[in-house]
Amino acid sequence: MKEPIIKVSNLSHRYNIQWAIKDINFEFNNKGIYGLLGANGAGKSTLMNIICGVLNQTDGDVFINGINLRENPVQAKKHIGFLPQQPPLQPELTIEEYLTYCAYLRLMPENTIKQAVQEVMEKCKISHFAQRIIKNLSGGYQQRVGIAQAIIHRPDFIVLDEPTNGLDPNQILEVRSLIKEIAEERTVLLSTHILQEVQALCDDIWMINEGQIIFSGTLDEFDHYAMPGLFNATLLAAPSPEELATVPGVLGVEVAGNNKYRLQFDNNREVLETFVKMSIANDWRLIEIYLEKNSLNTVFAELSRKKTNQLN
Ligand SMILES: Nc1ncnc2c1ncn2[C@@H]1O[C@H](COP(=O)(O)OP(=O)(O)OP(=O)(O)O)[C@@H](O)[C@H]1O
Repeated sequence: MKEPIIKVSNLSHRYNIQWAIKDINFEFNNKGIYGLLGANGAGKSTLMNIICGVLNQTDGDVFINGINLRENPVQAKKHIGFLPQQPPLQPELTIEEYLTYCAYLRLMPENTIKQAVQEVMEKCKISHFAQRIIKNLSGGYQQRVGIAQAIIHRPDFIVLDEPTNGLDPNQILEVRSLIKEIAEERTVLLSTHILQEVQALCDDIWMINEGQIIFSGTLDEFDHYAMPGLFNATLLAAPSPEELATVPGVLGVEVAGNNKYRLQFDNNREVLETFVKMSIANDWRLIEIYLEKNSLNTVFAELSRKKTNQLN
């Protein structure tokens, strides 16, 4: 039977007396992007550092393609690429020099290095800057170099810790599209505290709060599990709120003033279509409708509450 690409079992870590993560279990078997979502201080970096063999856990095990990371770190690390929160760049080197240096650090056979460096620069679209000194690159390009060093040795599992942190909106879009490309052939674990980032990139989500996983599932399951959805509608000839509440799937109606209504629904987006059809049929004069995104803090509060209820 094929081993999972990564398996984490009963993983816990303590700094001094404080537990940063507690009894974490999961495994990934497929290619694609897995999102680890958590607020600042939730334990993401601790978990990622352990998974990549940068930090030794207090308890539990990490297996990469069936290899125990603690017992066999050199073998296991051949399968892992890591971009930490602070990319480990050498600012005085050119891109080509730096990636060559990384390939040596990764113990790649010498006769394969030149080609691997060229290939990874092409993949990350930095070949035209091969001779540029890294410190003179923009933040977005530096992050591409960070991703290039993570995949130079062709690992099948990549860990990216907050890869779009500190980038401007255009750079964020470019780096996200590069991450999507590299995940076509590999398994990527991406940590972020930005809900929209997992929504834009990830197929599956793990949410971590105070060192514990409080949700795991697909993006769709997350949308349904997290909490009721909200949408806003502006109706110039609205019926009574009681009548709006009878639209199938609508759970509650709040009158927001200025012909605006805030409606709670069961997270099935067909409600929006039904609502638009009914407003046309009944001439409610709908001029605006949009989904309201839950803030990460609201989602965390709700998920933590659900988790506590399950435990009690
Ligand atoms: N070296 C350390 N010594 C002591 N405590 C630490 C250390 N590193 C992290 N912590 C604590 O462990 C907890 C988890 O931190 P961690 O950095 O893993 O969270 P995070 O989710 O990555 O947050 P951020 O996004 O802010 O980096 C926090 O309470 C943090 O203060």
